[in-house]
Amino acid sequence: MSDYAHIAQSVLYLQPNRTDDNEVINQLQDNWNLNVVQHTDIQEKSMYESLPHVGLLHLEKTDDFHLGHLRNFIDQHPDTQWVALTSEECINSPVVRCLITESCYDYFTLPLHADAIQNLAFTLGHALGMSFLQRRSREDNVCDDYEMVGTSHGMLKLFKALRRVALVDAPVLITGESGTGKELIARAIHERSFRHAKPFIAVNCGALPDALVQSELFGHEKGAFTGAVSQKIGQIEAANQGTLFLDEIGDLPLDQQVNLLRFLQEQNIRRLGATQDTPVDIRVLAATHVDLEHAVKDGYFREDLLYRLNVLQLTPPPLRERHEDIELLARFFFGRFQSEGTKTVRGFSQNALLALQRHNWPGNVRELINRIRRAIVMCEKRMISPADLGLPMPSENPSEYPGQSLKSARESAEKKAVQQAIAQAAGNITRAAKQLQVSRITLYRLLDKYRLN
Ligand SMILES: Nc1ncnc2c1ncn2[C@@H]1O[C@H](COP(=O)(O)OP(=O)(O)OP(=O)(O)O)[C@@H](O)[C@H]1O
Repeated sequence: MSDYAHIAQSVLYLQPNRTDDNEVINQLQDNWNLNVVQHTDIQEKSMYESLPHVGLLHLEKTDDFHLGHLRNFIDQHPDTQWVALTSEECINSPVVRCLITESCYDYFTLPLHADAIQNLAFTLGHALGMSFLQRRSREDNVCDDYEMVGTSHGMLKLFKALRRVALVDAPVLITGESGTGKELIARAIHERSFRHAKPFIAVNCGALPDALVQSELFGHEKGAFTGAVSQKIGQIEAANQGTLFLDEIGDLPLDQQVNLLRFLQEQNIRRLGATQDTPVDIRVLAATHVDLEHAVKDGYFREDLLYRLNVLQLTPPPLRERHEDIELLARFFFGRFQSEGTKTVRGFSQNALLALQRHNWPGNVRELINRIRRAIVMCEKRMISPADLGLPMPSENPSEYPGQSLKSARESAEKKAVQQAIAQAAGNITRAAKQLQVSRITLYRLLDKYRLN
């Protein structure tokens, strides 16, 4: 029996309002396990734990605010295939159209007659098959060496975009602060692309000695210059059929930017001293921590090269903007490096976890890794302390957020206030909103922003 046969034919049916006499429900119930819930029920935490392979999304009389919630919910469950039910009137809304075209497998226009419901049943079957294939291919593509950790909204968005850009062959510009994972992203794109069995060549443009940049990148023929005793293949040619990752692209000297542009336009290179071009077939990914548009304005970077490289863009957020990832990453790297310390080290003290949250992380994930490796070695007790991490003991006063930007400190305080109000109101949104003196809609937005729903 195939794996497919083991999958329960379950469908989550998301409706604006619960309707008992729904014709669709009656007819589908024979062959499908229907779990009917209201749009507002997606606020329930349990909804995020496991979802069936297929969802039916009823999009009538849904305002943009709830559509935004639905969109977030759907984006967070990329393995579920959705079929939308909508009306002629709703389809006039750009938000509905965007939700359907970007996040749904198919859609049906209401009202549905008996034949259409039959077609809907077939479509759900196809969506189930597609979801199954998608999960399988994701498992095939998982590569532990390039595992990226993160459950924050920013990282989930990034993972989704990464999966999309991996499937095409266009250049990607990865921008972001140092240590945020730009090279890891480039490797993950390559591993998930059709070029994954071919070379991945990473070149740090900032580390190439000026005099050798051209021969390093493009190679040279024997006798091309004094000391060129044999022919040498350059880094670009070495990436043929695979992926070339140009790290710190902003540091490439202007004269070499022209050569790079020519290679990008023509997919040809000419080794130093050669009389003929060599055709190559390479996907180019580039990364920078400097603002290239500024560099263009200041005359350090060619505008035409920027356009060539910046077809798709990915930007990993800095660690201080994704507090919920800090503990997750800390535990992940603790597991990875635990064997470097004594056997007695078991984990992090509460103060250490608090100190990790309070720190501003100018060096991002790289700094976190260094601090954890150091702590594992330095720790003399069972639990890692703030001092082992090289961080100050967190202050008793929760209103102090040393080292954080004002924006980040404000957000931490806002999140805490929302958490406290929700806890005091025992989850009652109306009461919590009243206590915070904001509208229910604002409170829903805050719950969404801090992923407290
Ligand atoms: N989300 C993540 N999950 C797991 N490891 C991560 C993550 N992000 C970064 N890392 C790790 O952090 C370290 C720094 O990442 P990386 O070298 O990719 O950053 P970078 O942005 O390219 O830095 P730089 O701009 O300084 O070159 C690497 O060891 C990488 O594996």
